[in-house]
Amino acid sequence: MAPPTVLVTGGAGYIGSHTVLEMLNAGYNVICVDNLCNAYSGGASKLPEALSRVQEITGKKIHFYRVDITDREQVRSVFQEHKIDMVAHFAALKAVGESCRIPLQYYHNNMTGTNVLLEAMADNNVFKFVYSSSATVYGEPKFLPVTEEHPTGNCTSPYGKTKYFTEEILKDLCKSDKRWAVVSLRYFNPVGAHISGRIGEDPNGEPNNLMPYIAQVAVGRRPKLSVYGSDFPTKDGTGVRDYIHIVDLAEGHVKALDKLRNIAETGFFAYNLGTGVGCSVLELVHAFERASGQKVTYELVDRRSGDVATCYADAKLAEQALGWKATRGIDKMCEDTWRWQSQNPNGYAQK
Ligand SMILES: NC(=O)c1ccc[n+]([C@@H]2O[C@H](COP(=O)([O-])OP(=O)(O)OC[C@H]3O[C@@H](n4cnc5c(N)ncnc54)[C@H](O)[C@@H]3O)[C@@H](O)[C@H]2O)c1
Ligand SMILES: CC(=O)N[C@H]1[C@@H](OP(=O)(O)OP(=O)(O)OC[C@H]2O[C@@H](n3ccc(=O)[nH]c3=O)[C@H](O)[C@@H]2O)O[C@H](CO)[C@H](O)[C@@H]1O
Repeated sequence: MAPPTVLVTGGAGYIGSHTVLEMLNAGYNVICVDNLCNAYSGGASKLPEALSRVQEITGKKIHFYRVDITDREQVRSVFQEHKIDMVAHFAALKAVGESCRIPLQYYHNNMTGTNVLLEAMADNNVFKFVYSSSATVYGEPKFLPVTEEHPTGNCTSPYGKTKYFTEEILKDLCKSDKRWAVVSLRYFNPVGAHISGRIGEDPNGEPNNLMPYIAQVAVGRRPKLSVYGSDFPTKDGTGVRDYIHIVDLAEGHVKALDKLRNIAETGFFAYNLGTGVGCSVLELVHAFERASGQKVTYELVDRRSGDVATCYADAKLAEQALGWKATRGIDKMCEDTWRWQSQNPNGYAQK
């Protein structure tokens, strides 16, 4: 039987590129679309730089189209060109602070983009869908660890709401038509890089998230890290999160695709992708110093608005239903981030 073909949206991004690599290694054919609004184009090569490196690592071919998923005609033309079996949907705008400043762009890109994609799927009889959701759908945790039964929807930012609203749309869609099989993966805090050091996280401008900030301080691109809050009710007063290695996360997607491919069951399924282990900001800083041999200068400052003290996953359901479990710990996350950051101090742009 021919291997299934998966359309990957946002495949040139951080999580998309790592997942494409694992999908190729698992034998899937991959068609990527991305509008490159948050990915490095790679100049002369027709492929975005991250995907060109994925091809180099795997020795396998990726079909790439520069497509904006809000553009109905562009999306339809990809379905006309290829016989698609499943879709993994990563494309989204994802900066929490920016989404509060330009909410309409976030709603258009993330919600309209998803609707256009789902309509094109239905028109082409494709009903298997893996969605990039987030722990942000849970809002402030009412209990820990956070299970999939935790209420969703109490999101504080337009970005978070696009993830929650999209899950609601997907649930309605599955109720309306029993052919749909949807897996929504709720990521906790993805960090790290592929072991090759060739692909990794390359944020535009000043990083919003902790791990890329630490890495840029360690490599000398930024003078110091601001630690947001040291008076939380946690082990050392700093925020506690569930960091998950990007390759574990990518493997979780392959397991989700395997499930959709092999099981006739349809409907909406949500799974947490996390480790179940909470790590504080200062623990991560010290682990990074050990892994890199570099000093990470930091300053304790006020809390960042909207931040919760502690959030970590109960990831048992993904283990039971998908046969997936995160295996890489904090030291490995730091070691792999450092290899990527030190070998590519300016990310994909070789300045
Ligand atoms: N990184 C995280 O910490 C995190 C956590 C939870 C959920 N997520 C979700 O995972 C997904 C991937 O995140 P990421 O960290 O890889 O982000 P990313 O920005 O690196 O990747 C997203 C990709 O989508 C592309 N894109 C955006 N809008 C598009 C559009 N309209 N048409 C085509 N391409 C478009 C961007 O150019 C980019 O390459 C997103 O849906 C994000 O919301 C990320
Ligand atoms: C409110 C918010 O933005 N939430 C997003 C952020 O979650 P998080 O806020 O969980 O991730 P993060 O990496 O921005 O922060 C992790 C921890 O580090 C702390 N910290 C972060 C940066 C920094 O420069 N200094 C510092 O101390 C922060 O207070 C928190 O305790 O990222 C996630 C992806 O990984 C999701 O996209 C969340 O929606």
